[in-house]
Formats: sequence, structure tokens, C-alpha cells
Amino acid sequence: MTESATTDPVKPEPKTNLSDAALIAAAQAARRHAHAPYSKFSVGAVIQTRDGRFYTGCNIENASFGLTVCAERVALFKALSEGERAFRAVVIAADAATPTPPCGACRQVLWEFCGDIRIVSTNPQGVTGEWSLAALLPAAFDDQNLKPLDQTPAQAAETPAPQSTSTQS
Ligand SMILES: O=c1ccn([C@H]2C[C@H](O)[C@@H](CO)O2)c(=O)[nH]1
Ligand SMILES: [Zn+2]
Repeated sequence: MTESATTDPVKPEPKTNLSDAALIAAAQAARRHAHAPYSKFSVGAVIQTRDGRFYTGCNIENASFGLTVCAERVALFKALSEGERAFRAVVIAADAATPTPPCGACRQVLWEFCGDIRIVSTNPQGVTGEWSLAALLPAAFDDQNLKPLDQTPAQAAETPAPQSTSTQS
């Protein structure tokens, strides 16, 4: 059977035309679930899919500090694990004087799956910031950088066919 949005029992129903205000409210609600006893900096996030679904996340810290996962990656990984691959926006809610941008690790992971996505961030006072991910992560490293020089399309076209060689001497 072909898997579709309507037959998948775990996928939420799409909610199209959600306003920024509604996404911000969802991010603020997700923030309340943060596990941040070490930093005391609770963060909530929402990732919106192109077809109008959204997935929430909060930061989840650990006594082994380096195992902490940010709210943005929790939201993204929840969406990815439901099969989502096309994203429209990320919304972040934190309590800081200026809107909190995603950390460097989250920028890199978001770039992998979202490309140049819209990022909105807000604080409880309603101060809101907005960036494109490309502005936050210039000269991004991605799969294009993993291609060796002799396998780029231009090089491949110029490369002569391999000569037949014998392994016997
Ligand atoms: O955009 C951000 C920035 C920070 N954090 C978390 C990581 C850590 O738990 C705490 C302090 O850095 O906030 C996020 O979840 N998202
Ligand atoms: Zn992060």
C-alpha cells in the first residue's frame, strides 16, 4: 500500500495557513517542557513543513553536558522521523534580551535538511528577530564539498575514458 499523509497513523493532520503568532505560541508552549537544570536556559522550537504540519521541540540537557540536544534539533528530528523532508520555517522561543538564534551545531544540521530556511525567534517580551539560514551560515559545508575535484560535473566531462590496462606483467 502506498503510504500517504492520510493513512499514516502517526502523522498529525496538516494545519495550513498557521500564522507566525500561532507558531510562536506553539514554540512557547514547547519551551515549558525543556529539561534545562544546568543552564537554566529553556528553549522551545517549532519546525513547520511545507505542507503545513508542524513539530515542536525543547532543549534536553544531560548531567554529561555535551549530550545536550537543542530545541531546534529535537523539533527537526521529530519531523524527520515522521518522514517529513520539506520544511518552510523554524520558530524559536527563549527568554533572552535579544531573540535567540540557533547555535552553530543546529545551523549545520538544519542546512542539511532545510537549506536556506526562514528562522524566526522571539522572547517573552515579544521582541522578534528573523534571519535566513544562509545569512547565519555563510559558506556552508555540505554534500557538495564532499565531491572530489575529479568528480565534479565539469571535470567529469573533460576526463578521458580510462585506458584499458592489463594487471599481468
Ligand atoms: O538556539 C538555541 C540555543 C541554546 N539552546 C539550549 C542548549 C542548552 O541546553 C541551553 C544553553 O545553551 O540552551 C537551544 O536549545 N537552542
Ligand atoms: Zn543548537
